[in-house]
Order: sequence, then structure tokens, then C-alpha cells
Amino acid sequence: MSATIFDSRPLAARMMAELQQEAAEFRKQHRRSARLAQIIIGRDPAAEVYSRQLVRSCRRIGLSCVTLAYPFEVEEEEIRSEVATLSEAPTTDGIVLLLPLPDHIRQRVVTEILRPEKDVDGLGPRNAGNLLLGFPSFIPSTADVVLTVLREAGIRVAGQHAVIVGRSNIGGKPIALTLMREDATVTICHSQTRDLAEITRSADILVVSTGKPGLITAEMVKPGAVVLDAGITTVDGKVVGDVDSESVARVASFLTPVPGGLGPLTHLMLIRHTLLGPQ
Ligand SMILES: Nc1nc(=O)c2c([nH]1)NC[C@@H]1CN(c3ccc(C(=O)N[C@@H](CCC(=O)O)C(=O)O)cc3)C=[N+]21
Repeated sequence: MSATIFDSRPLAARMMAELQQEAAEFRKQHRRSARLAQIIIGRDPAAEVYSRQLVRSCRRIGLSCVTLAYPFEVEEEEIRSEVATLSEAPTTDGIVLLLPLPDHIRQRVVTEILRPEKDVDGLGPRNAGNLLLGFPSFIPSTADVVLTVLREAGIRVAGQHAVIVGRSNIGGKPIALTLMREDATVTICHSQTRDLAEITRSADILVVSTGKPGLITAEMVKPGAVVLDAGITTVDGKVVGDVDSESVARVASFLTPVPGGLGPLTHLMLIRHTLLGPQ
């Protein structure tokens, strides 16, 4: 078996065109451009890559993008008050807090005051709760991208065994919930899981989101499985995923590569949330 390697470019181009239309529609209706505010604290390389993608695509699509960059030492209260101000600002439509946050800044404290209807990456308790309960909500962009790519590739989810490796609040956890909503049978694995390979080998759909380059090797994948790599780690300035793609491509039937797979769609999905609202 040799996997189909997913190429996100055609889908990215279609999303870009759709979003340009939506942004124009927004301007017509509101007599101003939609506005996305991003808050980035410190100098995490992956967050910086993502931040630049947002700036560039907002410009191409026709949104205004405000970047608020803070040094690592910034106090929690300053971020909290910035989020409160943006939440009240009538011309700010979406707010995203780029992770990771420094340890002294509590995600709960800063997302609690983020208005749910502007929390376009689903970071706050209201959206996360709504996702858990199956109510309309903003879901973290990566989870939305996973669903969209499975749909795009015509991969059936209902009844399939989906194994998720990783349990972060913007990765594994929401991916597991969205796949469960699509009627998959879901198993969640993480750093403390015993016999990881045995579990991943039983996956029809394997989604990996750990930030551990090379974690998933061919022996851990069932022949013919669908493998989605949502890992993003920067090594020597290059972005790498969690899957040893060379070996896994020989076993899987479908594989999303890093770079060029899920990654380039993530920020477009965030812009989509800003323009279209919760789903
Ligand atoms: N609230 C929040 N939501 C996020 O989704 C979020 C975040 N915070 N903090 C930072 C991480 C990192 N992240 C990336 C997504 C895609 C690429 C990406 O598109 N990478 C390209 C490669 C780019 C290159 O090679 O320079 C690719 O995979 O092909 C990178 C980084 C989203 N994150």
C-alpha cells in the first residue's frame, strides 16, 4: 500500500476565494471590513509562523487584522484588560489568543472575559462547553480543519474507530469531540498511555496532535488506515509533524503531510469563523 498524500493547496485556494466573497459581503452589510485581533505573547516560533499567516491572509481576503504583541514578562492583568477592551469594541469581530501562554498567564482568567461570540478559536469555557454539549459553538480551527479534510477526501467517519493521540484543549480534546459528533468510535491517547502502538494499530482513522516529531512510525499504523498529522513543531526554523511520514506513507491509505497538509488550512478556518460565526 502506498498512501495518497493530501495536498491542501486546491482546498486552500477554494477557501480563499469563498472567504474573499464573504469578506466583500461583510463590507457591503456593515460598511466596514471585518476585523480580527490576535494577541501573541513571547516568541514561540510556531505561534509566530501562525501569526504571520493570519496577517498575510487577512490582507489578501480583505479583513483588517490587528496584532497585539507582548513580551513574555507581560502581566496577566494587562492581557485580561486588553481582552476585555477588545471584547467590548464594536468593530472587533474576532479575537484569538495565540498559544502557548507563559505559565504566569492563566488561560481560564483571560478567556473567561472573552465574549463567546468573538472567541473564534473556541478557547473560552462557553464555546468549549457548547462543543461538549453538542450545541452550536466556535470549535478550535484545527478540529474544524480535520473534519473538513475528511469530508473533502470523501472519508467515511461514522462507525469508524478514530484514535486521537494528544489531549490538548485546542488539539486532541476538540478533535475527539467533533469526530464523536460525526459518529466515530473515539479513543483518546496521551503521554501516559500504556501500549500506545497497540491502540493506534486498531485505528481506522488516526489523528496525531502531540508536538513530538517522529512519534508515529509504520509499526503503529494499521495497513490502509487514514492518518492525519496535526503536529506542528519547529526544528531549526522548519515546521515538522508528529508522523514519520516516510515509513507511514508505505502503510497508510491516506496521509496529511507536514508541511503542506492540515497546517496551511488552519488560519483560513479561523478567518472563516470570524466571517461566518459559530457552527
Ligand atoms: N489559539 C491558537 N490556535 C492555533 O491554531 C495555534 C495557536 N494558538 N498557537 C500556535 C499554533 C501553531 N499553529 C500553526 C498552524 C499552522 C502552521 C502551518 O501552516 N505550517 C505550515 C508550514 C509553514 C512553514 O513551513 O513555515 C504547514 O504545515 O505547511 C503553523 C503553525 C497554530 N497554532
